[in-house]
Amino acid sequence: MHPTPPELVIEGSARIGDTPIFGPLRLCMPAGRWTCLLGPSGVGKTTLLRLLAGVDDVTDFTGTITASDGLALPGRMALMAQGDLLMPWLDVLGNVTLGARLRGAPRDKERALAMLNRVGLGEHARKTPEALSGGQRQRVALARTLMEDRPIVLLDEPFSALDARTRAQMQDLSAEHLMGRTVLMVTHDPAEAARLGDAIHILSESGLTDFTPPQGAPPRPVDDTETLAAQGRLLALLRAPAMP
Ligand SMILES: Nc1ncnc2c1ncn2[C@@H]1O[C@H](COP(=O)(O)OP(=O)(O)OP(=O)(O)O)[C@@H](O)[C@H]1O
Repeated sequence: MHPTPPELVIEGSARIGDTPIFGPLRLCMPAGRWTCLLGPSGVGKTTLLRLLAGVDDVTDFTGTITASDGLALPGRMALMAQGDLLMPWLDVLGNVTLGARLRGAPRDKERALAMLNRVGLGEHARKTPEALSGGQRQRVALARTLMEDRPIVLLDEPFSALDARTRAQMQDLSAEHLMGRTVLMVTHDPAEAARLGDAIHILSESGLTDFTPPQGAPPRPVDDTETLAAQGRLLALLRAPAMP
């Protein structure tokens, strides 16, 4: 039984040296829900994700990151970074079980192989990452993240390298596996946000804008009328000129 995932709130501003990156802002990620963050390139989405994950040692962050249960965050999060960060000397199976290996825990080979089958890479378990395509590598990274089985999951453009069909399949798989977890996903794809978001926000130079997601539980059907309309409205917002 998993402990109930907490609500997460990040509140504050970030700069690198003299350059402001984002904020002041307040982003709330509801407990057990999927939050999507969109916005133009370079606006600070990855920085925000990395700050939450506690892996950013470049950015000066002034503010607070809090979990509603008051417990510390380290050890409760999985981060799928923008690059796949696969270890070139490990095979696919070794990469998917890397978390267990780093923790000195026994690796669950059977579960890892089942996960690889779910991401369509069962045949590739013994290959090294260099023998895979970009989309296959991204699915290995996804499998590794899902294997971690954490209550809080941070995803940075997790499906960006996938073809449309595989992307929809991996969205469905991730929604199934991460149901009830507190998820923050950075994406450039309005369709993806409209399908998966319980909450949707746009980060721009002028701050955070909330966007009302379509009704219905994610993952919403790709051809759902309301979801398609939300996708269109999101794209229009993303194309609007930045506020001065
Ligand atoms: N190590 C670094 N040193 C200096 N500046 C950095 C560093 N990493 C990121 N930046 C700057 O911080 C800003 C925010 O970067 P970040 O990667 O968070 O943007 P993003 O919104 O995720 O962009 P994208 O959508 O292109 O991934 C950018 O202007 C970037 O140039």
